[in-house]
Amino acid sequence: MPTGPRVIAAVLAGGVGARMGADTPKQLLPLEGRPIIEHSIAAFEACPEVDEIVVLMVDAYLDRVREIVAEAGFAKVGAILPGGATRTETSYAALSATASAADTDLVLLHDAARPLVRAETVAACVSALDSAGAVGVAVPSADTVVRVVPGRGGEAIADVPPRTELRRMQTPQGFRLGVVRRAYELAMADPALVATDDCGVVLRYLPDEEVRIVPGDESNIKVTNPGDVEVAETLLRRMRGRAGAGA
Ligand SMILES: Nc1ccn([C@@H]2O[C@H](COP(=O)(O)OP(=O)(O)OP(=O)(O)O)[C@@H](O)[C@H]2O)c(=O)n1
Ligand SMILES: C[C@](O)(CO)[C@H](O)COP(=O)(O)O
Repeated sequence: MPTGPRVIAAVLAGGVGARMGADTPKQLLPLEGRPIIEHSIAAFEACPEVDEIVVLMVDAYLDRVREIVAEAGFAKVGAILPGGATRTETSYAALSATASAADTDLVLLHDAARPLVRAETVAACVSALDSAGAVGVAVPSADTVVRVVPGRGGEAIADVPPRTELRRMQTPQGFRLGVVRRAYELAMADPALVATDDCGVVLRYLPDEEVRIVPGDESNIKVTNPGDVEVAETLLRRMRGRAGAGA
């Protein structure tokens, strides 16, 4: 029987959460009684499109993640590995962990700090990878976004890009493995590498590769600053309320 490509989700949790300023990395903070990272892993565990999950965690907390995975009974988690010093290095470590997969298989790179990702969004990413080598989840910007430069008395506006052309990137960001492997090979050899997301790495190092946008949703927030856990709890309750009303 013909089978499709294998889909591997990588949950990136190698960050220390400096902006959150908590005693532990923010992905271990409780969100309605369960660690944020548990929600993020659970989202992929529940997706029928996903075959396997790899978790990349801050070295000192690997045992804590092993406990979380064992207690939750996540059957798809195949590896729990140390992250890197930057998000980009953690993404690269995730790709190294998929070495036995084929170039035609798919990888979804997801921030552990986005615990509210919906199953529909994951499914849309996987589906877009039927006809694209790289896809990123994004939402329109409600605000006008400007580019700034140093001015005489502080920052000054250099440019106001048309808002209709702007999107705010979220995760997951999904790739055919052959595409993202090639991009990262070039990126990691570049001493001037600066990246804030994985689609940006593909766009920069493989400029001929179209990076497709998949519509995300506003509730897929990245827990980043103090107060964001409370916002995520409110959104989670609202999402559950909607799901309950639709049931
Ligand atoms: N070295 C790193 C840095 C970040 N991340 C992950 O990338 C996601 C988005 O990064 P961010 O929100 O910046 O997390 P932190 O780096 O932990 O936050 P901060 O910048 O405030 O320290 C998070 O799930 C984070 O754990 C990672 O896997 N490895
Ligand atoms: C990948 C990302 O979540 C897309 O918005 C974001 O760029 C991560 O940035 P961070 O500085 O690591 O939070």
